[in-house]
Amino acid sequence: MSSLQAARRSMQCMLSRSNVRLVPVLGRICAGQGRFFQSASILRGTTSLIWNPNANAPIDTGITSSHWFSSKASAVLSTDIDSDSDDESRYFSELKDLNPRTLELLQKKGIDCMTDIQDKTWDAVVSGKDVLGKSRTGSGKTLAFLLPTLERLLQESNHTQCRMLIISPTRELASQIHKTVADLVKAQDGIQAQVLYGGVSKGADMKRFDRRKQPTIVTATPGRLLDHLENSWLNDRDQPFADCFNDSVDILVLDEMDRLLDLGFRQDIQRIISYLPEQPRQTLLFSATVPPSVQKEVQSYLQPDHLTVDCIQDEDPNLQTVKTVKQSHVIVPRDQMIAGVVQLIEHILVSSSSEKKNAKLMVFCNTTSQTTFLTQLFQTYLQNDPASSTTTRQPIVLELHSKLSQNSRSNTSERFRRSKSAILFTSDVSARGVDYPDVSHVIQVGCARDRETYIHRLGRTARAGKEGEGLVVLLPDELDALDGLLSGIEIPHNLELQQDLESTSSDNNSKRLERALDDWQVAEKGADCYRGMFGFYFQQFREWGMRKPADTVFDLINSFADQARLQERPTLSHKVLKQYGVLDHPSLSSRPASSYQGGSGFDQRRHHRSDFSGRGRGDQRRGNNESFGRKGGSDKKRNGGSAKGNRRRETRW
Ligand SMILES: Nc1ncnc2c1ncn2[C@@H]1O[C@H](COP(=O)(O)OP(=O)(O)OP(=O)(O)O)[C@@H](O)[C@H]1O
Repeated sequence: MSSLQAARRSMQCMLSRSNVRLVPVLGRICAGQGRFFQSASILRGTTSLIWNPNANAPIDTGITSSHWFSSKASAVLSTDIDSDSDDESRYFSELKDLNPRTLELLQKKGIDCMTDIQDKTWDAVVSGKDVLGKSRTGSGKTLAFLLPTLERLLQESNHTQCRMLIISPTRELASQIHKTVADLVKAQDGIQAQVLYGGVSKGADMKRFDRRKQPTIVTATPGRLLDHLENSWLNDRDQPFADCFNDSVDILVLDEMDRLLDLGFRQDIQRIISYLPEQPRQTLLFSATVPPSVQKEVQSYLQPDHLTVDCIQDEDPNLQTVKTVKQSHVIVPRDQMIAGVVQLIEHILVSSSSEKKNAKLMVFCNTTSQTTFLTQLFQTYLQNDPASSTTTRQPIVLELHSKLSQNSRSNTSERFRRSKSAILFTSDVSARGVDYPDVSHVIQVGCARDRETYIHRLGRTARAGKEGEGLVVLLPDELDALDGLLSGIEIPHNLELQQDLESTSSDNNSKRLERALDDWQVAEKGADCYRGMFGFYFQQFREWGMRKPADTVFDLINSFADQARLQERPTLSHKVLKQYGVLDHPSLSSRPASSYQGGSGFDQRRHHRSDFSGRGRGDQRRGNNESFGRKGGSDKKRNGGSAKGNRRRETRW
């Protein structure tokens, strides 16, 4: 297809959308420039289906050596490409290696033009080279590694053995990648795909593996795959499962590679690789973030002549996040931490409704118990809404974290995907990779545990060129962490919103909230949340360098207990108290939970900052949040003493 035809087709696509400003675009086409999708500034900020490849690319251009690798070998042998906003991304129809069936499928989905990362990695991947690809969240990395590898597989005839292994850190992401693979291979004869992740029957996994015929492409989470590699046998039980992999896999993809190569998963990945054939094997590593803690590690997985494609160029930290997302933070005083979150969510629902927009919210929490508590609370709060039975249509409220059954996780994920208007309270199982359409807001309750987590959570909105909003709700105690961990990323204080919230708090809402908090189920979850907060904040404050975290942590959780209207302060286990060296802390003897004094809303007069001795120590942070608080573990373990102690498996989130 000529580029003129392609331009015409894309123009038809654009014409069908009313919010695209057409005149300058048509001007460029008429002026003979063909690829009008280059008009980044014209499309930016619209919700066009047409991909705008350079929406976030910096103005300066050119091929420079990658700044995130310093190894001499890589400087000499590997090729580094930084994003070049003056280059024009190709249309898929221009690729001579792309088979017509795949092209047709892409066109049916309205995917015509390659994104920057897809274009820059295509030639290398299709020719079998190792690639390290870095591009912003929502910029199409999945197709960047799937489409060219599928072409490689199609060019060869061996499809009855496992040839390609894709590893993802979470079940939701593995399932999503698998669905895309399944969609792509449906149009091809002979290629089969299978997904392996925990929480489902291992026997069912095995049904698709047979000595004579195995799936060509397997997507898996590390835990379940390793379990099978080490323990499972093929159905006739005369051959270990590992045999399906150890002489046939010649393409390995690590999606969200920085997560897979950090201390939590690294050993599992190394063990999985020990079951794969010796090189030559093509290795593809993709992510939106590559923190310094894994930069060195990354090199050891790649051939010396690998290609590095960096579409972010993040010397400027502000360029790490997507431009079409509006980021800001609000501050809730300690004694308003519950009311503040509820009020913020309600405010978004009301404003979206008055603007006749759908509100599809993802609310990230730092512990699973906080996720459950807020879900239960918000559901009960909405039920108490006098308007709910009459006029307003309430959004569905959903909960997603690792302590739910797999069935429930999958159903929730699917319901949220399909909903136009919904609130998903979630832990970091949803932080990476998942591609829910049209998420309007990402709310982060508390400071994310590290910079990467912040970026990936935020990346659940404003995907594929769309717009979105990211809000961080912070306690005054967390403000220093914002300055340190997230330094350089512009997350301004949203004064307008803060004032709106303060002015709209009402007695009516306070009463409603009190009634919701008095519900016994909410109270039960509140007690769990109290315990979870203890471990989480203790660990976080220590890692952020707070000098005496105990007093602050007790003040915080006791204030939470009061606000949650808990009859008694929940007991904390002797073991946990001992672990943090606070068995004799005076707060433990002054027990009674004072009754909640009411109040809904924000009051900035009560803000105060805590005493931190250091900042921005995110790179040193290891270990888990709530599970650490509950199960114990030493600093030594968290900081690299024991691989077992360091393991932050997907199932712990
Ligand atoms: N060339 C394209 N044109 C239009 N849409 C595309 C294109 N490539 C991918 N998409 C769509 O963009 C969305 C985001 O893609 P994808 O999930 O692969 O992003 P990602 O870069 O992996 O994000 P993350 O870093 O969050 O994992 C998906 O809905 C996908 O279908």
